[in-house]
Order: sequence, then C-alpha cells, then structure tokens
Amino acid sequence: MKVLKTYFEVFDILRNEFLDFKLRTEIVPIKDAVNRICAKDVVSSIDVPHFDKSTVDGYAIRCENTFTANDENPAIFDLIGEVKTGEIPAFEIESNRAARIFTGGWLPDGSNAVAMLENTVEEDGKFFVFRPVKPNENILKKGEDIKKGCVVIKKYQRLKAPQIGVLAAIGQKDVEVFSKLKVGIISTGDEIISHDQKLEGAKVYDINSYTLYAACSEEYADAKLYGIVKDDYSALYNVVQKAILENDIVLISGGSSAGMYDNTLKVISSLEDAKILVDGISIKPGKPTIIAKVQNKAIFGLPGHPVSCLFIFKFFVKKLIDIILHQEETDRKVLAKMKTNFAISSGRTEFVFVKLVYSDEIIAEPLYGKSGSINLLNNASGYIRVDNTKTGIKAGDVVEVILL
Ligand SMILES: Nc1nc2c(c(=O)[nH]1)N[C@H]1C(S)=C(S)[C@@H](COP(=O)(O)OP(=O)(O)OC[C@H]3O[C@@H](n4cnc5c(N)ncnc54)[C@H](O)[C@@H]3O)O[C@H]1N2
Ligand code: MOO
Repeated sequence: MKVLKTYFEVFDILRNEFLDFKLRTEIVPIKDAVNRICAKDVVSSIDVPHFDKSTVDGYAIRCENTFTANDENPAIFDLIGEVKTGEIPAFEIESNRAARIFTGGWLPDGSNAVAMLENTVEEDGKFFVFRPVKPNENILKKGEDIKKGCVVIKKYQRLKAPQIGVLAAIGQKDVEVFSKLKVGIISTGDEIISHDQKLEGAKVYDINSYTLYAACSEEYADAKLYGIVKDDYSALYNVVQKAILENDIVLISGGSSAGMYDNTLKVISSLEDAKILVDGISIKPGKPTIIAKVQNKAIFGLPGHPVSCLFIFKFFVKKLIDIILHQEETDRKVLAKMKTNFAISSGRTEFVFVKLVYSDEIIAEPLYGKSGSINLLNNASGYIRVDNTKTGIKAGDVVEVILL
C-alpha cells in the first residue's frame, strides 16, 4: 500500500527542493510596481529631506530667544523677510530676527526652530511669541526621514503603497522586481468539455482550468491555459512536455487517482529528469495529489474534483509560490467560535470549509458537501484544519479560520 505523506512533510519537501529556485527579474516603473516583490536591496542615494525644512506655516527663529516667553512677557522679533517655498533663502536669521516661512520651506541658516503661526501675533513688522519654542520644533531635519546610504527596501520585500512612496521620495522612477512565476494549466478527462461545446450526455464543463487560472492571478503568477487533454497517455505526454518547457510550474488536474485511465503519474514519471516527490497526501480533501520536480521545475497532479483541485492550489501550490519568493506566512486568518459540532473520521488531517457570520463575535458555520461540488467553495469564507489526532471540533470551540 502507498504510504501517504503528511502535509508538513510535504511543506518540508517543497522547501528543500525549491527554496533556491532561480527567479527572473524585470524593471518596472514604480507606479506599476504595487504588489510586486523587490529583487534586490534598494539603497538611498540621497538624504530625505535633503535640507532642513519647516513642517508648519510660521516663523523661522532662534529658539533660545523664546525660552523665557509667556503671556505677559512675549519674545519679540523683527521680521526680516519671507522664505518662498521651493526657493533657498538668501538671508540668515540672527538673534531676535525672524522670517515668515511656510510648510515645506527651506529653513534659513541661523534659525533652529519654527514658531507655529497660531501661537504668534504679527504687528507692524514685529511679531510676538507667547511661549517657549523647543530646539528643532516644527522642523524635519536633513536625512531625518531617510538617511543617504541606508537600505530602504529589502530584497524579497513586497511593494505596497508605503514602499512605492519611499521609492518616489528617493527619486527612483523604476524598480527591479522578480518576474511573476509562469504557470501552465492542463485539464484532463474524456468527459471534460470546453464552453464552446454543447453540454450533453455525461460531459461536464471544464471548471478546473478556470479556478486555477483565477487562483494564479490572485498569487504571484501568470497562468497559461493548455486546454483539455483526453485520457490518452501520448496526448498528455506531449502537452505536459511543452508546458514544462514554457513554465516554472505545471498544474495538471484530473487523472491523479488510481483509475485505469489516470495517466498523470505515468506521464510525469516518464519525463526526462523527473523526480516524484509526493504521491498521495494524508489529508482530506486532496489525498491523490502528485508533486514532482522535472528539470528543476515543479509539476502538480491535482485531484480532478473541483473543490479538491482548488483547495490543493490554495494549500500547496500557493505554499510553493511563497517558498520560491521567500515570503513570510501570507495566509490571512481569523479566530472564530464554532457553531456546531463537526466530526472527522478519515484518519487523515481534514480541512473543514466554513462560512463566517459576523455578529458580536465571529461564528464559524461548517459547510457540508462533497469534493465535487464547487458551490461549496462559493459559500465558504475559509477553512479550518483538524489534525488527524482529533475526532472533530465541538460547538463553542475557538478555531483558527484561514480565509479563502
Ligand atoms: N479507487 C479510488 N478512487 C478514487 C480515489 C482513490 O484514492 N481510490 N480518490 C478519490 C479522490 S479523493 C478524488 S479527489 C478523485 C480524484 O480523481 P482524479 O484526480 O483521478 O480525477 P478524475 O477521476 O479525472 O476526476 C474526478 C472528478 O472530477 C471531475 N473533473 C475532473 N476534471 C475536471 C475539470 N477540469 N472541471 C470539472 N470537473 C472535473 C471529473 O469529471 C470527476 O467527476 O478520485 C477519487 N477516486
Ligand atoms: O481529493 Mo478527494 O476530494 O479527498 O475526494
């Protein structure tokens, strides 16, 4: 009998085999770089800001002149000019002198603080400050935000709006990112038809090509569909061989279990330089999953049942993509209270699909359905992992739900 691997053994295998996967890189404009992963450390070649600047509208002064100021005895300054934002002031600030300055303005030499407009009174070329102003008050110092020479974005860091902002601040128009992984998708089965064909007899529409394609676009992957292949060894062999040449990961759905027309394992095994890493996993759904390494690329034989197929993508293919891209745990999780009991009996680690109901607390309602029913996933907010050492979950138990 086949020895099934546990899901954590499979994670370890994926890490051992694919952590050093050679990624391609490309250069993209920063406006298009959101959600991309940075391909090398980015070092700032400038200080940000590159001059001491005012963070408020007010008056550039020497703060020492205000230390004894209060409502009865304000500090009094002569107004000597105005700093135009975007220009370097041509004057210096001496003791008891001040210049009008606006938010973002270049702090004139000699000054070391800005008195905020609201705390001052201006009258006849003089102005009055009624409370002490601290050194550097209302000033962003040169390099205070970003120091020249420091690493602002690390290799493998995902670029979100703040990171794009940092790149813009240091004057970088483009950024080098990892190219998305190329994923080839093949559906197999004599009964599977495309949407151009008429639904008749025991035929079924192809679901897996579309769920896998959609799931790839939710991850760091560009998918290509290779269509539907009949349950025929040579036909599948030819398509898989083409797909492995053109992609980093190949996903074959259907034909992964024990039936006489299930060709996936035979085809993968016969490819040049093929190493079968996993043939069966002790989980439900998704037991008949195959994973192989071929020419340093990954091939998955995914179970044909649409729920199992998409779930295995979410659980293992996504994991592989995250490993290759050195991403930390990217699953989004919430804690919820189980609404009813749920028994498990397979002796494997089971994944229970749940619908979350948000009231005073978050309630997880288990969904019942077979692996073939795609609408089960349509109604699911996420899933719970129940290890095979347990017999189930009880109503009221707090469970961790991984969001779909
Ligand atoms: N004797 C055994 N039979 C089965 C086992 C087993 O261990 N021993 N495992 C069962 C489990 S678990 C699953 S899951 C399925 C997986 O089977 P295959 O990967 O070989 O898939 P098929 O037999 O080709 O298809 C299963 C089911 O899914 C439908 N399907 C397939 N592809 C698509 C598609 N692209 N779009 C929509 N639906 C698809 C197909 O018509 C079948 O109904 O095997 C169990 N059997
Ligand atoms: O992959 Mo199967 O869904 O356990 O029936």
